[in-house]
Amino acid sequence: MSPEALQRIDDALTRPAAQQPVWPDPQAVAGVRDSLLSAPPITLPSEVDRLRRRLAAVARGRAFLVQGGDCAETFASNTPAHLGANLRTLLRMSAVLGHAARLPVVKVGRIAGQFAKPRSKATDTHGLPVYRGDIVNSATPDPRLRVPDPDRMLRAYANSGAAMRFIRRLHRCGIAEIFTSHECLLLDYERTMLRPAGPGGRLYNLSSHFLWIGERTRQLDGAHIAFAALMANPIGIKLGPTATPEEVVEYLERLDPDHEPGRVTLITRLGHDQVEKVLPGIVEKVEASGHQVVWQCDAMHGNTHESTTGYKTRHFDRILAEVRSFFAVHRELGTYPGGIHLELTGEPVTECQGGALHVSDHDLRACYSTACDPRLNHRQAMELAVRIARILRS
Ligand SMILES: O=C[C@H](O)[C@H](O)COP(=O)(O)O
Ligand SMILES: C=C(OP(=O)(O)O)C(=O)O
Ligand SMILES: [Mn+2]
Repeated sequence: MSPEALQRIDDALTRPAAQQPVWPDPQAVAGVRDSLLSAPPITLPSEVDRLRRRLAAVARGRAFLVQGGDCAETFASNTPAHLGANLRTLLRMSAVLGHAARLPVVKVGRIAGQFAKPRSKATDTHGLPVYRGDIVNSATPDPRLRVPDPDRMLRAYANSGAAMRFIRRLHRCGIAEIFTSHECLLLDYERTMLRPAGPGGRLYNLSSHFLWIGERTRQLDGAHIAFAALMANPIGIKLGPTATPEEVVEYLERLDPDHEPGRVTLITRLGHDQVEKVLPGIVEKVEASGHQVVWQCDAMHGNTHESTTGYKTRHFDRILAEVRSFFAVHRELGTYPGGIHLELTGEPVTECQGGALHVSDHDLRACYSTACDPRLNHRQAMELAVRIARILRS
């Protein structure tokens, strides 16, 4: 890598970075980073470029984006059965939605690298340091296993590569074109996957195809936004209800200086009762700025609550309500609602309430296995797809 590129990376990473673990042994982290810097990356620049073209089509209203998967992948669940089940659900939803929209569907999994989690609190209910994803520490409530362990970055890399090989096999069999994505959160890992490519030597983050900046790390002058600005990959930004139109346009000035259609996906996750209040102002200001973004609705993260039985959950009706309001606002303003972003699994979990099987507060305990946030199960995801298909047709 050129000295200029290294300097630009260092400049970005000297900014304040939220949600990073405090590693007990900085030298061990440096050792892991060196190993990863010389390792073959997970994805290829040509694949990232293909996704850039696909997302440009979404931004122009010529394709629809379906993104979904686990909230948090785990090493233990990185099995053909689990990966296959999640991909099957994603593909079936995409088939329903593509048919309804009469458009090609760009399919992106939260997969092959979704191992880092931002958290609301530093400690959990046992008073232990919180679980931050398998790439950092263990979900097991044992103080020793909650200490951030840099070797986990090597395991995350190996697991991502294995999942990527599994996905590529589907691609080679001609079953489907599926892209990967995860939150660009753990900077000690993400920085090691930057590789210069192409005539201009642009930096590709080859830990994945698509990366997004989360709600808790989107500080305008923070390290995550500056780091994302260096990457050639398409970038998502999660926008919660406190996002202001001015702030959003400032993200676009920094992340999309060349006005590349689809370079940025604005992933609104506002909460079912906030969309009509917050989204119109953002859409109007972004449209006036001339940046051609992908508008995507994350119908999960603004709709989380605790059940009377003590489980973190989301109700199907609120998830659907957020999607409905998202489509309604875009229709009203004449902009294109480009896609959806969901936490889901093909496994028969009971983590979200409602749906045709009426999962209740008391049903949640039957099969609640998520490592972080509640996911739609296969039936709930398909039911949601059918309901969204009706909106697309109307
Ligand atoms: O996936 C998103 C966040 O990591 C998650 O919602 C935070 O969860 P917490 O509020 O339980 O920390
Ligand atoms: C952390 C996540 O979401 P958000 O940043 O929108 O809260 C997520 O997508 O799992
Ligand atoms: Mn989540």
